[in-house]
Amino acid sequence: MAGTKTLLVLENFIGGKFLPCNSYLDSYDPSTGEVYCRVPDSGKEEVEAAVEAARAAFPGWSARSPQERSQVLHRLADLLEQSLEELAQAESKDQGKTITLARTMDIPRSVQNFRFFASSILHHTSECTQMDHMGCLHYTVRAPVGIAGLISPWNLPLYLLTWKIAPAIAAGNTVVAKPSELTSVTAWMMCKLLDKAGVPPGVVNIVFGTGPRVGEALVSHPEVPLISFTGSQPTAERITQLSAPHCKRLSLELGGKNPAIIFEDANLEECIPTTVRSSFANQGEICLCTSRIFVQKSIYSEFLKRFLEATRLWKVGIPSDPSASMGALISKAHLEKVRSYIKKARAEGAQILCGEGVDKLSLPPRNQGGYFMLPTVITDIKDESCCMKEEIFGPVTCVVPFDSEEEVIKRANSVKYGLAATVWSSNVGRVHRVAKKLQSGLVWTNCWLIRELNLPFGGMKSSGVGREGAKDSYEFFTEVKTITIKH
Ligand SMILES: NC(=O)C1=CN([C@@H]2O[C@H](COP(=O)(O)OP(=O)(O)OC[C@H]3O[C@@H](n4cnc5c(N)ncnc54)[C@H](O)[C@@H]3O)[C@@H](O)[C@H]2O)C=CC1
Ligand SMILES: N/C(=C\C=C\C(=O)O)C(=O)O
Repeated sequence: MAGTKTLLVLENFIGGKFLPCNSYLDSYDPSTGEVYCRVPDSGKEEVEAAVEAARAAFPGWSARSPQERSQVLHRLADLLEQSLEELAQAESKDQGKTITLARTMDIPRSVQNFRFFASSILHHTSECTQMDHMGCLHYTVRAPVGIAGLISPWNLPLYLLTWKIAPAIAAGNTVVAKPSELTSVTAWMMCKLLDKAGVPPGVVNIVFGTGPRVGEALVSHPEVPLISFTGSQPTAERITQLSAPHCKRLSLELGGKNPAIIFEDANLEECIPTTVRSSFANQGEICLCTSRIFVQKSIYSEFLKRFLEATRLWKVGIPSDPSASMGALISKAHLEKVRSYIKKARAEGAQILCGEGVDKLSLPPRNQGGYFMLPTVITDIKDESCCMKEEIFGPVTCVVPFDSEEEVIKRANSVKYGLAATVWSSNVGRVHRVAKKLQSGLVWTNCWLIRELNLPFGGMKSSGVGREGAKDSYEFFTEVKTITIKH
């Protein structure tokens, strides 16, 4: 193949060693559409080797004290931080996101994930109850479960992978992880730091490849008792089916169709820029992004005018452009899928007010084959439209009016997802009332994506099963036992 020699070639990381694979997949630079990297196309054999390495490492790692494991995680965080710029460049090239976002969000949060769990693992306590009339004392102990299977998506590659690896190993498990085949580079770069951080061989194993080959081999492996997955709902269904015969423990963090509810007393100075960001950050490729904006009728026209003005300033550019707000979408197939929703909306009679098919995107010649599109705003669309029901996972948002609080709650809840809502109002009573009634695992009021890693993160309904966070991840990655002492 032309140019093969210059391509970056990744290797699996198993038992503390980089190992080549028999076959490879092409990986594309989303900003040019060119192949720039080759990713191992691993299968059952590689998963078997990784599970074996994880099994061998488990007794030693799980026997270490939380303090010892915490120190290792802190060292890894420091090493990642020292490589921040290099990792940010790599994440941006591999995923298509802007270098600015990778530098200010993805890699700092990956560092924080290790620091956070290095600290939180030191602070868990167990439960104890007295039953004096029976002369009994009951208490719980927790132990790591064993080998954790971790499967992560392409939108926030290192950010979401480390959000799983950190709590799993902090609790004393060993892991076999499978990042998305579309964005494997930063996971591979992190493997180069593990030994220096003091992570023993076999504690973290990374097997690269596709979902149907590596993912399914991992999910079906009888020695992997728990799977933590972030990705799409259809894949979660498949994982649930495959793991059912083994009664595996599952954490499933899935998609959203997130509403923003904007009342007439909202502070539009803050609401508009935040809602542009919540709709289009990371090209709209975050499960928490807003894609249905409900605006109270009395301010609908004013909101729409100002929201459009602000959206037009959300610059699409090549990922290395520091002035760009948005880069390229992940793949050609994904770009086509996102565009197909806009076509459907148009065919249904909705209005496309800006973006795809309305405005012109200007790109340098080298990037003409990249997967770029403009942030797109749709109005005059029915709640029953697929654009208002399905996760598009791109820079597309719908704006619709509403009359009353009761009506908007019903409409916001009328989708199968329940992940993240935002509510904008200066009436404190109203924000509490509405937040409580929304079917949503997360509700941000007068803000978006302010994360408190201690508290439960995850969705209701088809947005997932389980929660992640300090206590939730600890409980997921440990097995609890109740002991009764008769005295
Ligand atoms: N967190 C989220 O909410 C995310 C949602 N999505 C949604 O999913 C759509 C499709 O994106 P995909 O990359 O195809 O998501 P996906 O769910 O297929 O991929 C996520 C991860 O699961 C793996 N995977 C795929 N099939 C698998 C299988 N049968 N068994 C085990 N692992 C498997 C993938 O290789 C990847 O590592 C997006 O358009 C978006 O709507 C995608 C990424 C993240
Ligand atoms: N799971 C996703 C985002 C999580 C963000 C966070 O933990 O802060 C996603 O986009 O898939």
